[in-house]
Amino acid sequence: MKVIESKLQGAKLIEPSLFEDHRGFFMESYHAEGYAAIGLPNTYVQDNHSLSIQVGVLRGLHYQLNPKAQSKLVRVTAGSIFDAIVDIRKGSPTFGQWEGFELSAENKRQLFVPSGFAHGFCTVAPNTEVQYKVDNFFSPEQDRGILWNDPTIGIEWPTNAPILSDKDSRHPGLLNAHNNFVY
Ligand SMILES: Cc1cn([C@H]2C[C@H](O)[C@@H](COP(=O)(O)OP(=O)(O)O[C@H]3O[C@H](C)C(=O)[C@H](O)[C@H]3O)O2)c(=O)[nH]c1=O
Repeated sequence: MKVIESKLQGAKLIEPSLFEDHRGFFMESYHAEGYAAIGLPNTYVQDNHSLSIQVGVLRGLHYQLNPKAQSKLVRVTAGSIFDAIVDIRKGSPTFGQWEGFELSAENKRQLFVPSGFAHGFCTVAPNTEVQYKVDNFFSPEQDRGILWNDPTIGIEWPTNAPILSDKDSRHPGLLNAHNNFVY
């Protein structure tokens, strides 16, 4: 397993060990002890799985407020995404900064998103399936969002005209949501 640190403290990109042979491949997509050894939590309580049929589907930017803030371990099992995280930890030296990652069924890369980050992705292939573990249950009461194209963040998404849920088209900008953040 290879670990690549993000410029945003705490976020990590993981490349699991891949065992290929004439039949195909095998990999351990999660290992509680191995992931804990690189500083990732191993107290996940929920697995999520989404399918996005078209290219340009953008889900995000989402986060949950404390006490239901979620860390996420994200991977793609079909297709490909541009995944973006935004540091929204109050007082963080990189508050409001973002980083993007290509996660795909092909590269098998996994992204660890600590709590205190807003998270979203945009599909760059049709029929993309994203599967991710979270270490806190879904809580509609604490579910929040930041507008995907907030100019104060300036994420360089692969499209300027994404396919959004109604909810994702109406989130506030970072600075309007800012007083929510207590991580
Ligand atoms: C997140 C979630 C949603 N739901 C229900 C609520 C809605 O009726 C339906 C669709 O939810 P939503 O439109 O929020 O799904 P996404 O837009 O894929 O949301 C996710 O998108 C970005 C990428 C994230 O990082 C979050 O994990 C998550 O917010 O599933 C549940 O029942 N449990 C859940 O954990």
